[in-house]
Amino acid sequence: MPLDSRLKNFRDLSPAERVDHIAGLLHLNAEDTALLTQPGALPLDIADGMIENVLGKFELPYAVASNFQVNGRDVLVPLVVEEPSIVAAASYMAKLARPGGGFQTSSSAPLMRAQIQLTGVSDPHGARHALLRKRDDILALANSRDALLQKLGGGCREIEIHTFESSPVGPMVVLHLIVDVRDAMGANTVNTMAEAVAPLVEKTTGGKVRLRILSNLADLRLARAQARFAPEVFESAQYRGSEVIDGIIEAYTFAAIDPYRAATHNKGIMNGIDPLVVATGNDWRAIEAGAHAYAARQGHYGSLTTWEKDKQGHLVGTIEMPMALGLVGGATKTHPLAQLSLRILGVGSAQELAEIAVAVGLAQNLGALRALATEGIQRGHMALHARNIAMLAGATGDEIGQVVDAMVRNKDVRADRASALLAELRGQ
Ligand SMILES: CC(C)(COP(=O)([O-])OP(=O)([O-])OC[C@H]1O[C@@H](n2cnc3c(N)ncnc32)[C@H](O)[C@@H]1OP(=O)([O-])[O-])[C@@H](O)C(=O)NCCC(=O)NCCSC(=O)C[C@@](C)(O)CC(=O)[O-]
Ligand SMILES: NC(=O)C1=CN([C@@H]2O[C@H](COP(=O)(O)OP(=O)(O)OC[C@H]3O[C@@H](n4cnc5c(N)ncnc54)[C@H](OP(=O)(O)O)[C@@H]3O)[C@@H](O)[C@H]2O)C=CC1
Repeated sequence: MPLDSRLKNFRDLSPAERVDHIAGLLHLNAEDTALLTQPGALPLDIADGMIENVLGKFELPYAVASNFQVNGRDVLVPLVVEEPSIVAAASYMAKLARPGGGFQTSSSAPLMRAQIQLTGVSDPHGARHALLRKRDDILALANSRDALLQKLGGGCREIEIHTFESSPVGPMVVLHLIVDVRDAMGANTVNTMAEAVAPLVEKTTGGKVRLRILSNLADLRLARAQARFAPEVFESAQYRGSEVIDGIIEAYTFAAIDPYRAATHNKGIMNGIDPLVVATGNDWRAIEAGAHAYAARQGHYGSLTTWEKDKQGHLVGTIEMPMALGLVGGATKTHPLAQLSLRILGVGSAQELAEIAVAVGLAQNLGALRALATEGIQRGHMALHARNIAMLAGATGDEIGQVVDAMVRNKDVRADRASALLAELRGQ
């Protein structure tokens, strides 16, 4: 039976009960569930092999967002993050997207760029033409470094030459290798190719190659998502649906014209994307760098999403951004939980993963905009953050719920209030 990602009353279960429920839905085995329920999912010897000077491990909460439907397929989205209300907001907006068919997505081929910086050339245009004449040799040399990738249908596809006639260190020519990296994030793959072709680039131009490294502005590796919302889904006792839609479009417009707002707006998008990137063992710094560079590509830092109204007055949201995610390579295969995340997602390609990631980003953006354009962010966010505050004040077990309820009821979610309530509860 196909998965139904609407997890009814899931929030009311204990973590162990949630794992049982998901295991039943996705046919996870005991080894899989042990990764979530037992300590030590990442053995220390594996951690020690991943980075340098390891002392231990740092754990974060691992959750799933519910209700997601992507291209007609229900999917549970693993999210690893420290901030409250993100999982709730994503699940909520995915729920509101369902009547409109959920999220429709697409993506470009997984093309990455590697840059080879060439200095010491007095005739950058001449060097450009010389390199273009050598295109086939450069591609062949790059591809000779990764037979497996070629067998998988990937490989170096094209070169691009960017010329900078003047710079503080003289003219500069930058050769880009455009590489189809298939299901890898591709940094190591393209870096190896860039280093391999550097001597040929020097020989062809008489210049000096300096840097040979990928660009995180992965503007040829784009993932896109779209969703449509009828006004009724936003209707409530306090707000008319059409009013909410207008508020969301005004909020988006603010981000589109003002970089101070755009930074926060895009942070809200990354609230959804980064936790999925972490859950799948991918490089979140690379995704962040690509996102913000892409948001500034037109010389003005703007929004990664758009929100508009169609002829029927429905809200239409879109997102398009670089998404260099891998199913293989990096830590995706070393971290056992990263592999479990891929099984939960049921994705078969890096492109499919990238498309789900941007769908979550779009949902997360809407969650924030809907709250900001209506009641403000604090009620929903602080109600969920109240648990952290109560625990910080020392509440344990049943005390946590009691302190949270009292703070939320009085709209007063503060550490000193939590301490006072806890003291009252304990009769101190
Ligand atoms: C937080 C909500 C969802 C509450 O919203 P609510 O109306 O109180 O929620 P509800 O109790 O009516 O539940 C509605 C649905 O939300 C989900 N939900 C609700 N609660 C839970 C929970 N405990 N556990 C799991 N799921 C939950 C769940 O899907 C539920 O459906 P149901 O399961 O009932 O059919 C809402 O207020 C909201 O979406 N707020 C926005 C929160 C947000 O954006 N947080 C990000 C952090 S703020 C930030 O960093 C970014 C920002 C804001 O600056 C970006 C920007 O400025 O653009
Ligand atoms: N600026 C940045 O963002 C930088 C990031 N990094 C890091 O690089 C790592 C990612 O690099 P990446 O190249 O993805 O990792 P890896 O080199 O670990 O893995 C990629 C390799 O996996 C093999 N492979 C097996 N199956 C497939 C498949 N289906 N599709 C594609 N390749 C496959 C390929 O060939 P083969 O087996 O022949 O190798 C490929 O070269 C991350 O850890 C990242 O943090 C590194 C430098 C800079």
